[in-house]
Amino acid sequence: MRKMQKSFFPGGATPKHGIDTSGGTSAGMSDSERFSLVMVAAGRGERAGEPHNGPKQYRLIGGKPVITWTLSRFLAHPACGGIIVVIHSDDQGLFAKATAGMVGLDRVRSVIGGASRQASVRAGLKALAASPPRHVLIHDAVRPFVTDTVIGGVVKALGTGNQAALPAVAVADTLKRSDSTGTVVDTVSRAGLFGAQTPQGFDYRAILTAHEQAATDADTEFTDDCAIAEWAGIEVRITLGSPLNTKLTTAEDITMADERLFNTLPSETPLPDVRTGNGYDVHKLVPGDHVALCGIEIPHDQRLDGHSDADVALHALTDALLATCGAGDIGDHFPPSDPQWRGAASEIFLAHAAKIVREAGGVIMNADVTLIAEAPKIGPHREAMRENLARMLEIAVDRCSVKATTNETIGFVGRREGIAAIATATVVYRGT
Ligand SMILES: Nc1ccn([C@@H]2O[C@H](COP(=O)(O)OP(=O)(O)OP(=O)(O)O)[C@@H](O)[C@H]2O)c(=O)n1
Ligand SMILES: C[C@](O)(CO)[C@H](O)COP(=O)(O)O
Repeated sequence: MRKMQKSFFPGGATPKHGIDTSGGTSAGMSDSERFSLVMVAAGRGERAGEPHNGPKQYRLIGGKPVITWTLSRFLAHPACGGIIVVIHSDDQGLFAKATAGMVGLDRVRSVIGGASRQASVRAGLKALAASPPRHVLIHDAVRPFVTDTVIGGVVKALGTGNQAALPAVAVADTLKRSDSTGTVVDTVSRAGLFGAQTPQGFDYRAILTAHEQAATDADTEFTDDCAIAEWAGIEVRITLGSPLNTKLTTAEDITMADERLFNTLPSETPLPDVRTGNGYDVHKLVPGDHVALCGIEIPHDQRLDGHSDADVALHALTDALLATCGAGDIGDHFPPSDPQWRGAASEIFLAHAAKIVREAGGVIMNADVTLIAEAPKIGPHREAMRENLARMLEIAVDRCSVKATTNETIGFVGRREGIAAIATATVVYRGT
């Protein structure tokens, strides 16, 4: 069937200043601004190709089906009442999956569409007939980026007495006409030309009647509902469309939509589960002959006193790792009161924490330790310490960092009464 291509302004008469550019807001919305919605989602998406990927309205963008994004926009709109989603009879499972768990589903009903967009819209409009709304908006499920301002502009135009409202964007590109070989034959004036968007808004009874008449009397297939209103002699008011409100028509549109949503990271988008834990420990210095730090025994005239071998670095790092999966702290797993840990090598604790992390699905990305000590000097042992951490954690050395600082002779560390350590662990968790 021939598709009708009609200017929205016969005679090219409507100037730029004839558009209602005020948009709309939900504040102070009156009853006349409330609307029901018909969302058409029964197409097969032939121009998007790749049939094995399924209809485009169920393709994932930003981690969710296109239709889920679109529906959310209207469910969240304060003036939106009942919603009819027109779906294909083959897509009932896809629709149920795409909408599972959405808030406000009690306001949503699905009906089966037809072979053309026009037939699908008609099915949606008829589904509202038992309880007819005053105003209806008709929207493509494949326009997921519709904004509140665009919806508000349409709603406002209806609320101020217009029978039909069309969000549209003035054509910005120079327009060419070509012959069948792809050779340009003409440059077409773009004056008064607009790209039509959805949601298009109508007086419900007027558009239902127009659709029913068009189905029986018109010899054309209309590509949008305002064209049917024009055909029926209903005046259409242009409101402010948005370049953001794109229709996903081709495979490239879907790819670009996915990138757009990924960049904005909506709350529902699955994000890499990166977790950071920190740990702190301090032990007293008492007379002795060496200290154990990061598992390295450094000759010294003092030793660290306390739990196990009192390796503050490994204790702090053990706590940091446990923190990334909420697994408590070192004392929960190795109570200081338990005699079996007296004098134990702290490597046991770190290895145990790393095992807990891995069993929870974690991949250790980085371990960073800062030692705070006046003496002994850490610098000469730093590389050995890093290698020790890498071995214990079974990760690359460049993912292990050891730093040291003095406490500038102040406080208990400055008076050489103890050594402190702080540690940070970064872990990425899979499948959570
Ligand atoms: N028989 C149809 C055809 C289209 N639509 C819906 O109308 C909107 C706009 O149509 P379009 O982008 O043309 O979608 P498709 O018809 O799916 O695409 P194509 O023309 O490439 O097959 C889409 O939400 C689509 O699902 C519909 O409900 N029923
Ligand atoms: C209704 C519409 O989105 C307005 O731009 C569009 O006409 C429908 O899509 P189609 O690609 O023209 O079928």
